[in-house]
Amino acid sequence: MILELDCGNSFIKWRVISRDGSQRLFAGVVDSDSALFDSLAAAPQLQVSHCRLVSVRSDAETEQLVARLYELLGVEAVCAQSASQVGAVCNGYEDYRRLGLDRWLAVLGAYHLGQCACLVVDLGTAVTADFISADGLHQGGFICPGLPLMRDQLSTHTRRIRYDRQVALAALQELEPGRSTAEAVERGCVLMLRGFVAEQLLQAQARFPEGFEVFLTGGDADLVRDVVPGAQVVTDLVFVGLAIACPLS
Ligand SMILES: Nc1ncnc2c1ncn2[C@@H]1O[C@H](COP(=O)(O)OP(=O)(O)OP(=O)(O)O)[C@@H](O)[C@H]1O
Ligand SMILES: CC(C)(CO)[C@@H](O)C(=O)NCCC(=O)O
Ligand SMILES: [K+]
Repeated sequence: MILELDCGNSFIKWRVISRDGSQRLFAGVVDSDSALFDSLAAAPQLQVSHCRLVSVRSDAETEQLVARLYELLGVEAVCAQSASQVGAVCNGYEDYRRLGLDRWLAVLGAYHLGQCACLVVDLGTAVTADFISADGLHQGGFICPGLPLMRDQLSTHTRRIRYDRQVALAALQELEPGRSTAEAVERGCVLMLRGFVAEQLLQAQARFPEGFEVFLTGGDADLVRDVVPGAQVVTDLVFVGLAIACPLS
């Protein structure tokens, strides 16, 4: 079994797949290393022979996680590394090492699946958009705050924006102008995301007049999917790229 981890800024997405990659055996989303170890301990008949991970956390945090995985599973996790090129895909950053590894893997995954020009939008703690041309050249992208950051900033920097988490979830049933603080903020922030995605779509149409695929991923992808009717929502896009960047030796 192969254990795969995508260590984002707020959550760790993990899954266990069969050695040949054909079956997904276990999967989860956790908010801490200790919750990850609890989940792994609770997985019945887990026999991990290989582990690969991508992390956008600090090197120290990532090294600590790798050390604990070795203690628990006896397996040395392989960490995805920055690269200026993988296969036909070229990193478009001035300094390729500065491009977030989750973005790079999502780019590799999207081009692998699409084999054509692509727009990739990842909606997590941060939201990122990346453009890849039909011949695999990553053309750069955009970063903006995601939903969790937008709502936190509003409540941190105002006195009277306060509402309950449960009310927030209910507020997103529709996107009419809000008649309560929760509705106004939650819907306002979702409209920011949707506007961002619509703008990326316009940019992609201008950049790739011959056509392109749109890939949406990240925890909040569902909130924007109908902005791009033809988009593919690929929850595991980063893992698709991870397998390409870290093939088993
Ligand atoms: N099962 C879930 N667990 C946690 N968050 C979820 C889940 N489903 C949807 N979400 C939403 O996903 C968002 C977090 O997205 P995601 O997990 O892709 O990113 P992240 O790991 O926090 O950050 P990063 O951008 O660094 O990857 C939150 O806004 C949350 O509302
Ligand atoms: C933008 C995030 C936080 C998205 O997870 C991550 O990709 C990251 O830390 N990137 C480094 C900065 C950059 O990509 O330019
Ligand atoms: K991510």
